[in-house]
Order: sequence, then structure tokens, then C-alpha cells
Amino acid sequence: MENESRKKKHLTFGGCDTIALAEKYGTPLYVMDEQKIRSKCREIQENFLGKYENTRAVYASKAFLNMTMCKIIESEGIGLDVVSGGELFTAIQAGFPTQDIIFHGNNKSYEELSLAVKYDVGRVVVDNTYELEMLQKIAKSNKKKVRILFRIAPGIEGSTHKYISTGQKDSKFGIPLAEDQLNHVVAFALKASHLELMGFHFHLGSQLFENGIYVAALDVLAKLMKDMKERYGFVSKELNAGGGFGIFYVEGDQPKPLRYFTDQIMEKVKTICHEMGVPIPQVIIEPGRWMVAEAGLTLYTIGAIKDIPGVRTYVSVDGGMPDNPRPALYSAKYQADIANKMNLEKVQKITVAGKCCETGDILIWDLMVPPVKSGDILAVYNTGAYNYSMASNYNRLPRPPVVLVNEGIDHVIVRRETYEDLLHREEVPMYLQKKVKESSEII
Ligand SMILES: Cc1ncc(COP(=O)(O)O)c(C=O)c1O
Ligand SMILES: N[C@@H](CCCC[NH3+])C(=O)O
Repeated sequence: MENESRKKKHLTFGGCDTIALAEKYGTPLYVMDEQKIRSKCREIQENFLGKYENTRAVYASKAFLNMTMCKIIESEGIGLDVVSGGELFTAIQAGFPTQDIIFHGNNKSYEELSLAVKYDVGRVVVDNTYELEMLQKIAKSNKKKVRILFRIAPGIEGSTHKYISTGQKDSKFGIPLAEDQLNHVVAFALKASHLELMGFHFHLGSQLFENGIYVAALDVLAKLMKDMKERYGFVSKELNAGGGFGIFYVEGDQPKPLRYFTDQIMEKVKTICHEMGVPIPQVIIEPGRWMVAEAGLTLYTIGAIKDIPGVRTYVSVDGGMPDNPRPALYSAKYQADIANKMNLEKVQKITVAGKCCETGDILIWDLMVPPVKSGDILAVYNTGAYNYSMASNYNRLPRPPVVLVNEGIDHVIVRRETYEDLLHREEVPMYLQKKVKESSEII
């Protein structure tokens, strides 16, 4: 009976009572639902990998990465996109098959590329000439042949926040569509003894809802592929259309099923190849947010409540911009509920503030909730992407743990940071450690 009433009042997630999770692990707490991640993987299998021949999907691990996530992704037959030595190291430590890893980034270092070459990463997506020349040298000294794609900047802009738009001409990512630059890199790669050019890549941006921009970018790529075929006889074996598929955060967001994007991409690629008289290359997608955002929930405890009559009610939680910098960075919006009052009517408008010394540390403006009290638990939805992975220790706040829930069972996959962790890498120079002289020594 008591269980039933808890169930009615409490939010459940991944088969777990969120209030019980908050009591067990404390707050703030990231909760990830394994089944939700796996169902996205299955959607990819059914609507893309299983539907079209010669296709590949990699998960953009910058959205949410740890060794457990590597294991889940590997078990679902999906590859991994990494953008740094740290992400690559995590995947290697988790035993992820390195041939299924694609390495991205606009400024990969010598050390990062060396790690990629040493561990036989499947593809390196080369972003610029500097990297191209360095990679050839590293591959040569390791006596290995590295398979590469070129990332191009197609000059196509999606409708999203400008900080997460990447396909436009004026972008730090990708090789510009300038004939001399393109010819230079392609000619270099085709001659390079230790590189094998497989094709091209673009990534238009994040939280995108329209498939038309993928088609427009493929039109740009078609022209490039024709030029390269005519000039060098080079025919792309691979074409990577990036990620960016949008998800639902708040009213107004209109997410589409994966096939809305992938069917259109495949149809366009087929048409282009038919017109060019070349075989259809392997088509690759790299979703990040779409795979994990909805699988995540963040739990907070409500502390101070400040009512400014006639203005607004600030309700402060025990986390904020360090565990979710997205509202401060991109004016991102979220929905939330009071997890211990799910059966009550929403009659009060509040603004959810974080606990940092920043006026901009506001998680949600104007949220309708039931009458709220200090000690209530706030659950913020769809925080699975770019929250844990972008978390910081601002104001010396220890980062929250990540608990994986799966049909009623919970496991800690990342433990909570401690104050000791915060001091872990610190050293005080010897000269500052000297004690102040005793007064008897001075006089
Ligand atoms: C190269 C590349 N691929 C894939 C992604 C994944 O993007 P999203 O999380 O929006 O799917 C990103 C991030 O924007 C990216 O930079
Ligand atoms: N960090 C961004 C997404 C960046 C995607 C990578 N290029 C976000 O939270 O929306």
C-alpha cells in the first residue's frame, strides 16, 4: 500500500523511484536509463543499418562518455566518434574495438594523433593541412597506413543556436570550399605513402530539425566529388553526414524520427551517385545528443526559496551551471517536475536558480510546479547529453555521480567527486610551505 502511494506521488525513471535514488545517492544526481539508450541504438539498427546496405553509425561520444557507455554502445554494434586523446583513452581502456572509432577534431595534437595511430583507430577525419602533414609523418614513422576522410565546411547553415552551428562557411571546422585548398589536400593525400583517402565528411551543427539542410550539403558535396573525380580520378568510398538530429526539450521543439533524416540522406546519395555513374559509397552517421539526451534525468534538492513580491520566486537547487552549463551557454531550455509531488496540481510559477555566484546561473525560468518547499526534489528532464560531459568544478563544487538505471535496478557508474578529489592534483611550492617564524625567533 505504501509502495503504491509512493508510486503515485513519486516520479519513476528506468523503473526506479527517483526519491529513493535521491535518498540513496544524494543530490545533485545524474540518472541515465540504459534501456532508453539501447532503444535509440535499435532504432538505428532498424531504420538505417538494417534498412540500407553499406552503412555505418557511430555515436558522438562527446555527448556522454564513460567506460560503461562504451560497453553499451559496443554491445549494440555501433561505432564511436571521439574528438580528443581523453575520449580515445577512455574507449581504449574500455576495450572498445579501435577499428570502429572515428577520430575528429579541428586541432588534434601530435600526441593525440600518435595515440590514434598506435591503437589503429579506424578513421581519422582530417580537418586541415597542418594535421594532414603531421599525420602522414606519424603514420610513416609507425610504418602504418591510416585511413582518412576530409571534413569540409559546406557553407550550409542550420537553424540552431549559433554556438552549435558548424556547417557555415565562417566556421573553425573543416576545409573551406576554396579550390586551391581542396586541391592541395586531396593531391597531398592521394600521393601520401602512409595515408589512404576514403572520402568526405560534414557536420552541420546540433539540435537540428530539418532534413533539407542535409540535402543541401550533399548537393555541395556532389559538386566536390565530381571535381575530384574529373581532376584526380578519385571516387569516394565513404561519405559521412555527421550528426545533429534534434530532440525534444520544451514545447516548440519538433523532433523527427531518425528515418526522416536518414531516408532523405540515402535517397540523395543514391541520386548523386547515379548521376555521376559511380558506386554508392558507405554512408556514415554520427548522432550524439539524439542517442542519450532523453535517457538522462538530473535530480536536485531544493534549498533556499526567495519570493520577491510582484517580481518572481527564485527556488535554488544544490547544483546549477557546473553540472548543466547549457542554459548559461546557449540559453537552453528544460522541463522539470517536483519529483515527490507528481500527483499535485501545478499552481505556482518559479525560477530555478543554481547555487553558483553568477547571476546567469539559472537553470529554468518560469516553471509551473505544485506548491514547493525546501527539501523537495526537482527532476530536470532530458539532461543526458552535454551535461555530465560538460560539467565543471566551478565554485569548487564536486561533480555529481552518474547512476545507471535499468528496469528497476540501479548502479553507480561514476562516483560522486569528493573535496579530496578537488585537491588531488594540487601541490604547494616548498617556499610557501615554510612556516611563519615563531615570535620568539623574531625578537
Ligand atoms: C563531427 C561531429 N559529429 C557529430 C556530432 C554530434 O552532434 P549531435 O550531438 O548534435 O548529434 C558533433 C557535435 O556537434 C560533431 O562535431
Ligand atoms: N555542447 C553543445 C553541442 C555541441 C556539439 C558538438 N559540436 C550542446 O550542449 O548543445
